[in-house]
Amino acid sequence: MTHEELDRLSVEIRSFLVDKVTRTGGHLGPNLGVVELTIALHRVFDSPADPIVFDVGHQGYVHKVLTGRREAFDDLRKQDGVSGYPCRAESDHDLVENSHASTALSYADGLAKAYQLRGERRSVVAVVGDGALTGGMCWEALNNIAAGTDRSVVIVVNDNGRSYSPTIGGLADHLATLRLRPGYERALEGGKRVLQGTPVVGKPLYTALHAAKRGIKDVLSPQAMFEDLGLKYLGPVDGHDFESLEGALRRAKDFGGPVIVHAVTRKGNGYPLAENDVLDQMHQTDPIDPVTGKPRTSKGTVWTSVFAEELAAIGAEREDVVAITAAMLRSTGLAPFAERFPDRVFDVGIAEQHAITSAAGMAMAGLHPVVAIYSTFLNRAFDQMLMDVALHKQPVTVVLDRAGITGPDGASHHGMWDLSILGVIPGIHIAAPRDAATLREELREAVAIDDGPSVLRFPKATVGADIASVERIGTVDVLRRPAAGESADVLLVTVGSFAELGLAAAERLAAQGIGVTVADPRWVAPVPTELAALAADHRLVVTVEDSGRHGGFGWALAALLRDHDVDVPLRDLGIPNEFHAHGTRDEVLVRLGLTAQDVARRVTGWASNLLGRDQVEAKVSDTA
Ligand SMILES: Cc1ncc(C[n+]2csc(CCOP(=O)(O)OP(=O)(O)O)c2C)c(N)n1
Ligand SMILES: CC(=O)[C@@H](O)[C@H](O)COP(=O)(O)O
Ligand SMILES: [Mg+2]
Repeated sequence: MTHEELDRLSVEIRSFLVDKVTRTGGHLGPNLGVVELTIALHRVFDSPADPIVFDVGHQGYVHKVLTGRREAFDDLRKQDGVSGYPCRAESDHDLVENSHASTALSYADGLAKAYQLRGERRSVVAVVGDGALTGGMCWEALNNIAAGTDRSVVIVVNDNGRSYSPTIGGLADHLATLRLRPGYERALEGGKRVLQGTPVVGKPLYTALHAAKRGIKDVLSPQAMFEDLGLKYLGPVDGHDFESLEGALRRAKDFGGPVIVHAVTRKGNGYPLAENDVLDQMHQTDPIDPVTGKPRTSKGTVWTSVFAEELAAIGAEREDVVAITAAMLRSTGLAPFAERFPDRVFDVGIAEQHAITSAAGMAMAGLHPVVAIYSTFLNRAFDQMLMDVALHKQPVTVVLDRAGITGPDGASHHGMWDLSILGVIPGIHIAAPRDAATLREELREAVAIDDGPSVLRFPKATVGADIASVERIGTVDVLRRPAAGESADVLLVTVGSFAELGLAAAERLAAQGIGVTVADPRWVAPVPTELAALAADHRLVVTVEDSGRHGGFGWALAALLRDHDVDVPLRDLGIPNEFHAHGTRDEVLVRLGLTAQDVARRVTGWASNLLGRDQVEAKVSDTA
């Protein structure tokens, strides 16, 4: 293709992305920034023989368009539609589905080692953003990749200077230095052309070339960091110019060893509403009007904003309270706190492990850090929670947004693991607020805990109306007692926002003559012992949680009942421990039977079996 044809193709893809993604929602900004880069990659390398691994994968839409999935974009991120991330089931061109950042270079190192061992001469390409590069795994991988001097690993740094907001830290500053001295490659090429035009040949030419290169490098492009690591560095190149891009990528491919191509791109490129979006250059957008940018649907109050407001209020009362984000300040609700207390908020980059352990350090020095993070991203900081915070009994509060089923971001984003993994930590306190009022209350209780880690979890959802309790027993709120004349048949224990679902199910059951008590533990770890006595007053206990069943709250309550010799059968409802494909949150919950109707149906089944046949051997948890 001529460069004119390539330019026309990139214009066509850009307008396609704007048209489709403003209808479906998705990562419009990141993908507008990699149109030329992705086209050039597919022109220079032979995917899938030369695998292209995208870090996070949210910038993989152009790759999908170029690999036969253009027609699928009307259903982008919709249930049974094309995923918003690479998806192995969709194409051989897709390898990595995990949307957790900073993994691409490790995959690349592994792929390259395997190809070398099998004698396969293939280039492995990893596209990693400047934000993802702030993640520790990248540096573990670079250390290994640099050792493989004869393995063709092409690391394309997609440097747009931003994660959501401008990327922070020394590395980001270094990349900016490189970015701000463009033209190193052009000057080098120019120097070569001049020298090659002279009668100088052989060793003198090589010596002159080397001197020119040294001089240009020292003046234009101090990229010692990468070269000191043993990595050839090419760049910075204009990530929107096909000639520069393809030239650098071809050199990288021919180099035959580990090489970094530093591509400077612009998030949202070519679409002013994204380019000029000061918050995050339309990193991710809900469905919007493509001309005005106005959202096509309106949202109610989300859990995040309740947290944001209450933390800022706490910050005004307690100057020891500080906030930490892993490159997601706004998404996790820390913006109001940051506006009021700019010196007490820390963005550590996409570095959740560092966030947790540095929080432990802050706590050791007398602060009370609040780490705001999505549930799914805390997975990678488990050891830091266990050994750096809990072992030392440090007062760190972790606020887990996006806990439970999240929806369109699919399997690697559902926050379904936190109760199972954190529940094993000695001394941990975990709260699951049921509404805005209890979020405020439990957040204050959490920052008052000074003998170990405290955790709060809430979903990616609008928050419902406050739900009053009829009685508080210890930390447990009883939300409903059986009505007059109803027997205390079932104790339904709901976790967090599922209180609303539990109350609706209880009314359905009452209509069938089954008496239900609904209780909200508020703090789900350690499991409140008051639940043992409450359970003993009923003939069946049912738990329902927006969390993985394996090792979830239901399992923990069953253990408590056993420890207290409460021999009442318990059934636990939650998210099956599988990887759940994308859809809206509600669609996925329906798929999983986590609705009031389904819960009522399940409880009716158990109740009629158990209550109708008292002598039936009670089973601890339904294996269904
Ligand atoms: C471990 C982890 N933490 C946080 C996120 C959320 N997240 C998704 S994309 C993104 C920013 C990525 O920035 P960069 O790598 O520069 O890519 P760009 O969006 O600029 O193309 C973040 C923080 C994530 N995917 N993984
Ligand atoms: C890739 C990325 O940015 C994810 O972290 C995800 O898109 C977050 O989406 P929400 O903030 O809408 O949950
Ligand atoms: Mg970036």
